[in-house]
Amino acid sequence: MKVALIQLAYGDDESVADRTARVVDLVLAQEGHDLVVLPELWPAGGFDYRAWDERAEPVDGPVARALAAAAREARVTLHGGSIVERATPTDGDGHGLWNTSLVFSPAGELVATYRKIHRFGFGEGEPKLMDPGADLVVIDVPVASAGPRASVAVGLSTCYDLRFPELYRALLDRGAEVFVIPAAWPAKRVAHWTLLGQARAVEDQCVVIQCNTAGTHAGHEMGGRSQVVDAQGVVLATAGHHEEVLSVEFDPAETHAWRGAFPVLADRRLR
Ligand SMILES: NC(=O)CCC(=O)C(=O)O
Repeated sequence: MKVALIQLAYGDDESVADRTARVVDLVLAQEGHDLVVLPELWPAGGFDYRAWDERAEPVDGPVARALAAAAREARVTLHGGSIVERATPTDGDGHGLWNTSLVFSPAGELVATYRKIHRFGFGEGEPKLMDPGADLVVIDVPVASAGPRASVAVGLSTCYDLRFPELYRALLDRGAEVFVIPAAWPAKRVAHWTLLGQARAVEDQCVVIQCNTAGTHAGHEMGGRSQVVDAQGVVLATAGHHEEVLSVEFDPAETHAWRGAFPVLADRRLR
């Protein structure tokens, strides 16, 4: 499976339209990959709380349409990172905004959405302004290099979710072999990002794909250090601190071989 992680850098002075056009060009350049991943909240700004309401859009809004077209043209599955989704609340805290990931098929169809379950901010930011997601999402992503019918089961989560191991166990129990984690994770805690990604890979015997943000926006320096970790906890590739595209290939069959050779998950006693 060939994956590309677009570790986007942005500041405060780029319009959403300009940033979207730049992202589309970066996605188009990744043709030949099975899966392309963008960071959390790149259109609205991961920590740009004051802009979120104005930049919120529905899951078929202008950013989503641009990403759908890019996925179709590049013929890739595109995890478009997340947007601030505006919808009519039917549950939650009634804000009507969610931190929502969007996944598009190589045909440009929106095949999955995931609303971030654990909101970051300790009473500010996400918990103050957004509703929490409630649904676990695992999707099948086609792997062209492994034959026309081959696919892997990918569990979705977002940034701060990484601190909650029970979420990943639940995704594992729904069949996940790979976890994809877009983020806007700050530089000052980037060591946690690196360590927790490796921990999730080792404890759940899954491949972990972590795509972070770079640059500084709204006074927050982002950590970069996107990484891909295999099911044994081996770091296959790590990005630096600046904008960068990480291209990584791994064999999903190795995850199953490892689970068979070291069947620790079969010894679980608390469920
Ligand atoms: N956007 C986020 O979820 C940030 C999470 C974070 O900074 C942390 O967990 O530390």
